[in-house]
This record gives sequence, structure tokens and C-alpha cells, in this order.
Amino acid sequence: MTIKDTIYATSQAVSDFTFDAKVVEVFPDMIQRSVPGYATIVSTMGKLAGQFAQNNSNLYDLGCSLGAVTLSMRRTIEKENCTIIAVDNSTAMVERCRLHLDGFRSQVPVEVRLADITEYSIENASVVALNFTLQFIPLEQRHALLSKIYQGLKPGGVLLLSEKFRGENEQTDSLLIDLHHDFKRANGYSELEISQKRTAIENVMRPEPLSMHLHRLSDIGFSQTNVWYQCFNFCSMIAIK
Ligand SMILES: Nc1ncnc2c1ncn2[C@@H]1O[C@H](C[S@+](CC[C@H]([NH3+])C(=O)[O-])CC(=O)[O-])[C@@H](O)[C@H]1O
Ligand SMILES: O=C(O)C(=O)Cc1ccccc1
Repeated sequence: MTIKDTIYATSQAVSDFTFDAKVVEVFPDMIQRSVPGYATIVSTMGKLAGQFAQNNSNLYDLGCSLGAVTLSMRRTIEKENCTIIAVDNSTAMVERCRLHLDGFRSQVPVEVRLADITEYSIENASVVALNFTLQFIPLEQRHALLSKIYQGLKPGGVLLLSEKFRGENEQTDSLLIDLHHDFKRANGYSELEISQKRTAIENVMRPEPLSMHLHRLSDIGFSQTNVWYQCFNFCSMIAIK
């Protein structure tokens, strides 16, 4: 059973969005109704992880929230001696994530860590997933985080990166934002909820243009990068070392 997200349903003095216990409670409903293609993205990331997992390697789910990508990856891994390491810096998320994962049986070991991903070491990785997490990392720390991930990947390893992005110019950006707001409206969010949520995430979630993501990944050294999913201002990329 999922609990309906009504966090911004009443008029309020909006403060900066945080991943606290209140958000955890409604998170599956919130993300499903706010991110176009979320279910497709999560299941496809699992499928790609199954394809790129290597024997004796680690798979990382960075900014794991309730562990949706971890669960999806865990279902598809057939290689030997793989460990999934799920990391998030929200105590409330990590606690609930552990409960979620304990509810399903699997042969693949999972370690859930409460940590800041900008300080967490990435080693011997075949797959690194950042599913709508990089957008919350301060702009000036993104290059260093992605370089660290690149260094921690084995040859042939992949980064699976999903982001909300900014349109390339003012007019197309506002067009994509309008389409996304239509999507939220169609999913039952009111004008008040849409506008208060927009204010709440303004200072904490900074989308960059898609071109900036792709250039940075190739600058860092990824040999092949492609968008495999896009709907409005949401996309998912794969970058191969
Ligand atoms: N520095 C940080 N270190 C660790 N975690 C962080 C940091 N900054 C933010 N987070 C965490 O990144 C997650 C972002 S949500 C990811 C969805 C998930 N991947 C999913 O597939 O359901 C995306 C969204 O809500 O739009 C939250 O759980 C934060 O606590
Ligand atoms: O809700 C929105 O408007 C978004 O852009 C996506 C989102 C989803 C969950 C938490 C923060 C942002």
C-alpha cells in the first residue's frame, strides 16, 4: 500500500525540500506521480545492470532512497560474487530502505550505507547507478564525483545516470517545464501543490542542460555515452568506461 503525497496540498510557508521522515512516508507515490517514466527507468536500469555486471565486482546505487534501483538490479544479476552497495545520506531513507530490502529474499548481498556519496569510496565497480541523485549535488562538486566514479569503474563498467535537465534555451526550457507540469496535473497534483513543490526544490535541486552532462562525461573519459530514455525534462543516460 502506498500513502498519497499531500505534503504541499495546503497553503504554507514553503521551506527547502529535504528527504525527511515525512517525505519517506509518501516517497513511492511522490516519485511515481512526479517523474515521467520512473517505473520504466527503474526496471530498465535493473536490466542494464544485469547485462553489465561482472564477476567479483561491486554495483553501486548512489542516492538509493528506498532502494528501488537496488531491488531492480538484485533481480537481474546472474554473475558470481557481486555485491550491491546502496548509499544515501538521509537517515530516514536508509532506515526505511533496510526494511524494504529485508522484505525480499535474494542471493545477492546488499550493504546499505548512511553516507554522503561525495565522500564515499567507489571501488571495483562494474555498475554505478545515479538515479535522480546528481541533481541534488552542489554544481561545483559534480565533476569530482563523476571523476571518482570513473576511476572506481572497471574497464567495460558503466554509469547509469538519470536526471531532470534544463532545456538548452529559455523557450524550450519553459516548454519542457510546462509539459512536466501538465503531467503532474494529470496525476492529480493541484496548481498549489505544483507551485509550492517548485519553490521547495528551487534551491536544492539544480538541473543542468543535457549537453553539459554529455560533454562532462566525455571530458572525464567515458568512451561512449548515450541517452536511452527521455520524456519532457527527464532523461536517463548510459556511459561506458
Ligand atoms: N550527498 C548525498 N549523498 C547521499 N545521498 C544523497 C546526497 N544528496 C542527496 N541524496 C539522496 O538522493 C536521493 C534523491 S531521490 C533518488 C531516487 C532513487 N534513486 C530511486 O531510484 O528511487 C530523487 C528525487 O527524489 O528526485 C534522496 O534519497 C537523497 O537523500
Ligand atoms: O516533483 C517535481 O516537480 C520534480 O521535479 C521531481 C522530484 C521528485 C521527487 C523529489 C524531488 C523532485
